[in-house]
Amino acid sequence: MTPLLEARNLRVAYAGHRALEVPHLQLAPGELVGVVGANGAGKSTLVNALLGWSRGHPRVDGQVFVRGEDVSGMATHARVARGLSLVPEGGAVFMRLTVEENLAAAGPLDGSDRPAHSLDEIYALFPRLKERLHHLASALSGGERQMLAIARALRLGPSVLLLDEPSIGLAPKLVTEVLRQVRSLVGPKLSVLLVEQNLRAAIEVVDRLVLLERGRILAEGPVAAMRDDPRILQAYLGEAVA
Ligand SMILES: Nc1ncnc2c1ncn2[C@@H]1O[C@H](COP(=O)(O)OP(=O)(O)OP(=O)(O)O)[C@@H](O)[C@H]1O
Repeated sequence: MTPLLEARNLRVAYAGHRALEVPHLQLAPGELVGVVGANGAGKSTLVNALLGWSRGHPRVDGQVFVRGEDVSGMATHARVARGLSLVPEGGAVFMRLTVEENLAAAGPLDGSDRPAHSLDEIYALFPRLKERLHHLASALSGGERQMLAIARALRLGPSVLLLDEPSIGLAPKLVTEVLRQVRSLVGPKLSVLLVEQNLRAAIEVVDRLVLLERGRILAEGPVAAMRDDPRILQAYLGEAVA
């Protein structure tokens, strides 16, 4: 089966400093893959490179394919039109707009043939957003704001959702809730690459784990096999395992 998303020999360097070197990574239809690793491991660099987007001006080499099509030379908007959608770290919502306005401002790009989630589907997925339609995004809780950011990304009609640390800054109960909701989104039409520093929470929802350390894949595999992998615990000692 053709992977939905595939990276080959993906390398990213900031000012000559290698931040990422991934020989191969792929995401199958209906899969939820967790990318875990400590601060600075290269998780954001990875998802940003997949989307062709960056903070700063890194040098990016290698190839990215979406459903078998080489998108490496394409701009971010062209990759979005082909089915990639990113919720960056910290979410991406307009704080001074209401929930309703935030959702209305998000939709498929011109020229995209991707069917977006309808507003009714969004409200069914996130009933809390429906209850808060007329609230400003700035007045939402951290968890609700993250749901709004995810909902906005779904309005672009993605087949692959890239989520960069959706649990950051959330209370433990909300982390579980948001990640469960992420799990419930995954199906034949939507795969998710979930960047997560919270290893414990990620293990509960993902199918497969990729452990990054200093820009390289240290270990990867089905979550059942990775759960007790000593390399995982070692990489996290003193960090997110607590
Ligand atoms: N815009 C940039 N300019 C220069 N170096 C950068 C830039 N962005 C990231 N880096 C460096 O690249 C490496 C990987 O950073 P990245 O943000 O991808 O890690 P991360 O795993 O997402 O970390 P965190 O969990 O803290 O967000 C780090 O050494 C970081 O300092």
